[in-house]
Amino acid sequence: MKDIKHYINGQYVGSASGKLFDNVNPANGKVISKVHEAGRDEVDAAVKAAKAALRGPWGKMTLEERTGILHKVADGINARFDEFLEAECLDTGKPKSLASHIDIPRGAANFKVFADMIKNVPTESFEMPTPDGTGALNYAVRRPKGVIGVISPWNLPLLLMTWKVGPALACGNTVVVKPSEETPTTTALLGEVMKDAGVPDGVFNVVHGFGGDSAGAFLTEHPLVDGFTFTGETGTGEVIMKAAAKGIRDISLELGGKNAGLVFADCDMDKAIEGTMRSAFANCGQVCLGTERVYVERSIFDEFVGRLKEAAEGMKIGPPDDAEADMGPLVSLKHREKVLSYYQKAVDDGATVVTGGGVPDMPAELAGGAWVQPTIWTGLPESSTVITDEIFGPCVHLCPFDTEEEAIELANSLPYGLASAIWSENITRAHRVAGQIEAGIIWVNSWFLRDLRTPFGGSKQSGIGREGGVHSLEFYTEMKNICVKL
Ligand SMILES: NC(=O)C1=CN([C@@H]2O[C@H](COP(=O)(O)OP(=O)(O)OC[C@H]3O[C@@H](n4cnc5c(N)ncnc54)[C@H](O)[C@@H]3O)[C@@H](O)[C@H]2O)C=CC1
Ligand SMILES: O=C(O)/C=C/C=C(\O)C(=O)O
Repeated sequence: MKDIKHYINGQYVGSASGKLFDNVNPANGKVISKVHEAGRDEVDAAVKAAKAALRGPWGKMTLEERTGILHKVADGINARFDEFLEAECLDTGKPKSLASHIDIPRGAANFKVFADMIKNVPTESFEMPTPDGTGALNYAVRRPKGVIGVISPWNLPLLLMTWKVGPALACGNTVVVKPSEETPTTTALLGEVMKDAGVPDGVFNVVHGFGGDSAGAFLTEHPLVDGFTFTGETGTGEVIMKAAAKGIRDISLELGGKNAGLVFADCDMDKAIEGTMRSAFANCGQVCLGTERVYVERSIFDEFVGRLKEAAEGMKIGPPDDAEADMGPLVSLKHREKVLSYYQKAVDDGATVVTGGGVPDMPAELAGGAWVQPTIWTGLPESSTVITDEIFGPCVHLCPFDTEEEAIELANSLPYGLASAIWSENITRAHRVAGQIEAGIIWVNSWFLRDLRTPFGGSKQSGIGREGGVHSLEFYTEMKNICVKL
């Protein structure tokens, strides 16, 4: 059976401890590969290699050379598209039809977009008078932050890891990546692409393992890491923030959400149903931007519930290779336990189960997989933990509202503030409501429509900082002002 090794200083290496853990295919419960678990020594070697590489050829390259290499990385992902696709779908169970349109193309785009952006972004300059009349010129330059610790999740493994690694490298940093223990394969494969593209040894490093008391914690505790970027649960973000405080290291955190969809009676119902289907069920509901609570204006509530139910019941659940499959399994049986516990809580709290609520019947060869039914509820009180907690499964609660003010209040009622989707053909209303929703990302009559130049991140407990476009460059560089007396 294949074993997945760390990628340190341009070489694939195993753990000195010999400790391995199972990488499981969530579509059938079978072990796909064995993964080396990094101890403190492997993490230390990776961080030191990354530190040294800052002073090596990488640190001396021209911008043209560096960004040229990143274009080759993107081309390398595209050249091995099918391999990345196969690996991502085996690790996550997601439909190939989804990963081939979103995950893998974005993996390549994340390198190209930021390579081009760093070449075109201006910095400031200010002329100033001086008492002797000769004046002075201030100008700012960007310099890499140093070694960036990248801790990435399992829901969009290649997409979210490269969303951080792409701009970090474009800005001249070096990285140590700790991919999720659930989905190590595409990050491991990226090492080969980096090597072939001419990325110098030590610039891109990967250590595998778990979070607390394992590779994740060893990385955040390492004093030579200059900054951390993390996507995942809010509680984990707090732990990483505490670790980063030691040594005053910078952080960028994209954390949990419990995003509201708002559907007004003046919406285009077809568009609202299609969009809500995606925002509730895409990637088996494992998208931080998803809408697990949707508020619908009372006059169209019954119609909306009926149409969403019909659409959800029309979805085909199946494995990655099934070209007809709309939805795969959850990432693991452990995660299914969490999701099913909320399915039970919903019933205990008095929900009407409109559809789903359990585990689907699957053929014998898939019976060991983490399958779960797409689920719609109505009738829960807003205090239920089903409404207040991020479940991260294919489920949505629908609740009626009567006024615009009430809808806004409901949307803003939780301590999260990542995203929201507003459905209304009255563009004046849509602007008015969008301006009042406490979230970092608002979609009007769409969902997950991504322009990589835009600020991306959450407010309240959904994160700190923004990535995307120039905001990524802000995080991954230090600005230095040079004042020249003329
Ligand atoms: N994109 C998102 O917003 C994601 C949200 N989640 C949420 O988190 C819940 C739990 O899923 P998990 O995989 O357990 O998320 P998590 O936040 O614990 O894991 C994400 C990453 O952080 C690492 N990690 C965990 N603890 C760490 C620590 N103490 N120090 C350093 N790194 C650490 C993990 O190994 C993984 O690479 C999900 O049910 C979902 O609600 C999970 C994954 C992605
Ligand atoms: O498009 C992106 O950059 C990110 C999308 C999704 C997430 O960040 C997530 O689910 O965590």
